[in-house]
Formats: sequence, structure tokens, C-alpha cells
Amino acid sequence: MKEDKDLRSFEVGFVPENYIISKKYRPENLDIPVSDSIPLIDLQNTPLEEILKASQDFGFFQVINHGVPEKTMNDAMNVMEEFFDMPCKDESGIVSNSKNWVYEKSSNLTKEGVRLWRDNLKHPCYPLQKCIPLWPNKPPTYQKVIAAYIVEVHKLSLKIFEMICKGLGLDPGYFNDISEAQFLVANFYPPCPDPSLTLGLLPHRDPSLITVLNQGNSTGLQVLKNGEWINVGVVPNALIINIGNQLEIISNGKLKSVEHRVVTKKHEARRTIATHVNPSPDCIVEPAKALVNELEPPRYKSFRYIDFVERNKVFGDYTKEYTNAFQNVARSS
Ligand SMILES: O=C(O)CCC(=O)C(=O)O
Ligand SMILES: [Fe+2]
Repeated sequence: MKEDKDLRSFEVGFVPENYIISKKYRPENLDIPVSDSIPLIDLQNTPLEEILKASQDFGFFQVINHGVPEKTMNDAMNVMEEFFDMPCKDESGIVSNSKNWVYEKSSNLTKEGVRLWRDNLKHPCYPLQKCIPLWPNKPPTYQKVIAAYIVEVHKLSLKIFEMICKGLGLDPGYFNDISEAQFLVANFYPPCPDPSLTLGLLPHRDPSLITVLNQGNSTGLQVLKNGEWINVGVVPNALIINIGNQLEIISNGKLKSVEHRVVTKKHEARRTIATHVNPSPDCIVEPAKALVNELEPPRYKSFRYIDFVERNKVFGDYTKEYTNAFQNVARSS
């Protein structure tokens, strides 16, 4: 793979040695059939119990009738496809005050020192109006289309938080002020000549409260359940929701943040837009007071979210730049 060329350099007949993932992470059993066993939930019916059960048993569920218009979802996927397909992107998208997005080619090493079979774009979305002009401006509709998508995803996340609050017994607005710091992560996973040797994304838990994932029509996401990787099937126009580790903490361990990864496909690309709904940087994250008592003492210590981000290098090599930019944008609002 020529690392200095555009995405078409993925069109290779074999996996270059430096993309072969260590045995520890290498996927096995890629032939297991696609399972749609993460729960599918119709949001129209205010399904409190289903959401709670799915969040406890799987940490993952798909939602339909979620209120995000199909057109908004498709427009966002299409503009992202255009972005990733542009032959010349600014690849030095280092986070700064003037340009707060990061575009990482697959040739970048991860924290674990491996190369992933994906290209990746990420940027903050909060406060939204301040962030929009700092996002990529090519394709020319990028800012408008993604802003419209983020507004809808925000509404959806509030709906989900409201149900989780009711289910757990928290004030209905518990998350309103602490869940606004959305962070967008878009991925392009090209076809791979030998999916058994690579990964699109290493096993991880999300550093968010919840993550809302638009996976279009592609498979590749796997979720760990009872020590086995299960494939997440495609449901037209559905969105995937998963519990991040910050919500696991706030729920005092009642809801589970579960490991997941992305495998590659021989003949199919995968394109996704994940919106990580995060606590704001200065938010103190701790088990909700209403959920702890003598019988159920807090299982986690409290911390400031930004300290967690820095300590765990949540955004890899760009963590410091990211947190600075985030705080500067937030303070100037
Ligand atoms: O691209 C995907 O399917 C998964 C993305 C993901 O897990 C993440 O952004 O945390
Ligand atoms: Fe994730």
C-alpha cells in the first residue's frame, strides 16, 4: 500500500505486512452468520423496559421510528462519502482554533502501535454554531448537511436519555445539561484482500455517554457477548445506540458499556458516522446520587470528564490539541 497516495491506494491484492494485526487482535471465525441479535427497538412505543434490558444485557440496541428523517441520514452519509472520496484532502487537519478537525489516514499508527484498515475524520460539534465554520468546507455542502444531521441526532439522544432516566428512576432532565458535547467520528473502511489479517477498529468501549451510529447498509460491526463476537445486522433506516463508559459510571454499573470492533470485508466497503454524545469537558462524572445508598455504594470514583480524556488519551496523539481546542471554543461561547 502506498502511504502517500489517496484512498485508491487501498486497491491492493494483498495485505501489506505493516497492516497485519498482531495475533492477539486478529479476527477469527469470520464465517459465522450475521446475527441480528442485538435488540431492535421501536421508539414510537416509549419502550422503557426494552431499552433498559438491552442496555444491561448487550450495551447495544438498534432503533427504528427514531425521528431522524431518512433524508437527513442519507444526506449525511452521501456528503461523507464525497469527503472520503476526494483525492486531495488536507491531511494535516491538526486540531487548532481555526480548524478543529482531524483527518487520519489508515497509515497512522494507533495507540497500540497497529495500523487500522480505515480512514477516519473526527471533529467536535459543541457548541454547534461555533463549530460549524471550523469543519471541513469541502464538499461545499459539508457544513450545512452535517449540522442538520447533528441537530437531529441531538434530539434523538435527548429522547433516549429521557427514557433511560425514567427507567433508572432519575430526574427526567438529568442529562440535559451534561450531554451536549457531541463529537463526530466518521469512518471509511475499504474492501480488504484478507479480512482475517486486519481490523477496521480494535476492540474498545466508547468514552461517551451514548453513541449513535449510522452504518448505512453495511455490516462489519461486532459486539462482544458472553465472550463471543456477534455480528450486527443491517436494518434499513435504523440507528445503532450503544452505552458508553460514562453512562455506565453514572448508572453505577446498572447499564453496560460493551466492547465492540469493526471487521473488514473482502468485497464491500463500510462507511459509518458515529456521534459520540459526551459529557461536557468540565462535567464531574460520578454515579448518580439517586442510585447509590448503603446497600448499593458507589462503584466508581468521581472525576472531571476532561481529566479522564487526557489520562486515557481518548483521542490518541491528538488528545492534547483536541482538549485545548474544545475548551477554547467552549469558553468563547
Ligand atoms: O464505525 C463503526 O462501525 C464503529 C465506530 C465506533 O465504534 C466508534 O466510533 O466508537
Ligand atoms: Fe465505538
